[in-house]
Amino acid sequence: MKVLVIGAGNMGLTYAEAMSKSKLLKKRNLMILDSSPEKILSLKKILHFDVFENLEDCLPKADLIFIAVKPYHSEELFAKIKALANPGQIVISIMAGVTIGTMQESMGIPKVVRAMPNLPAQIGKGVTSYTASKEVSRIELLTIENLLDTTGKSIHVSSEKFIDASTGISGSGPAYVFYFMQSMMEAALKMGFSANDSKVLVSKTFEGAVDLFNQSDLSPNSWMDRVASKGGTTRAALDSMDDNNVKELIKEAAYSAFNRAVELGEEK
Ligand SMILES: NC(=O)C1=CN([C@@H]2O[C@H](COP(=O)(O)OP(=O)(O)OC[C@H]3O[C@@H](n4cnc5c(N)ncnc54)[C@H](O)[C@@H]3O)[C@@H](O)[C@H]2O)C=CC1
Ligand SMILES: O=C(O)[C@@H]1CCC=N1
Repeated sequence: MKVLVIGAGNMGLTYAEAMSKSKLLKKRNLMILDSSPEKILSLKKILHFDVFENLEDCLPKADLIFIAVKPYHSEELFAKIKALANPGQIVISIMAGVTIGTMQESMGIPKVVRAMPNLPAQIGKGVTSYTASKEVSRIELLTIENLLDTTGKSIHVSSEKFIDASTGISGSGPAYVFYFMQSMMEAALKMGFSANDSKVLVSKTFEGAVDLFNQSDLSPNSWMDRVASKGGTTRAALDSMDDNNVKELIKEAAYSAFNRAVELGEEK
């Protein structure tokens, strides 16, 4: 099986690196294409990839076409792919919003998988939701799931609605966590800690809390109760967050990302 990754940015390069180590791909069966000359130059230094500058040199050879360009670059790319593609090829797209129907129509390829990964894929700790058009067989889907699993955990969802929804939760989610971290680091700095101490205090707090959560069946609410003593410091902080409606605002933010994903699909 030959895989072509189109777009060697944050996510495309992450997937290319991870998939190239999969047992499903024999040596030198990973092709990679980018439109940026600087990117091509740096890719050529990575010896285990076959790097391409032109679609016509690589697309016809691919069994699986992995698309990782920004949604606003997709339309132009699809038109070029359509001129070279054959209907037996399979497309996997990780682009936010861009729908399976749009991709089938714009590339003339019926077999399309839509996936939504997240940035921790870079360290093998990503979570990817995915769904496929009915033309993709169960065996093909199993192969694709294996490839997606090279960057962490994947979950199959029943419809594209859940791809847009997981964009609002897990796809964009790491940025919400970084937002929280940044806020706490700014508070620590304001309290007088050095930049390094602020970083250690905050990152260890996040790491420890997530590890605790993962090692039990307790809900976040139950864990909050274990930290907060009646009339104590944590309660003061949690009350302040409740008074300021922080929980509702976070939910609203997740919905904004979800709605934006839907909107991106409608813009096509
Ligand atoms: N960054 C993230 O955390 C996540 C991103 N995504 C999705 O992944 C996709 C890629 O995002 P990033 O990797 O962050 O973007 P990026 O900007 O880092 O990478 C995109 C790459 O595509 C290349 N490119 C643009 N047009 C091209 C074309 N016609 N042919 C070949 N290469 C082309 C660019 O030169 C660039 O290297 C987006 O559609 C985004 O919605 C999904 C989940 C998480
Ligand atoms: O912000 C974006 O549009 C992409 C999709 C999920 C994470 N980054």
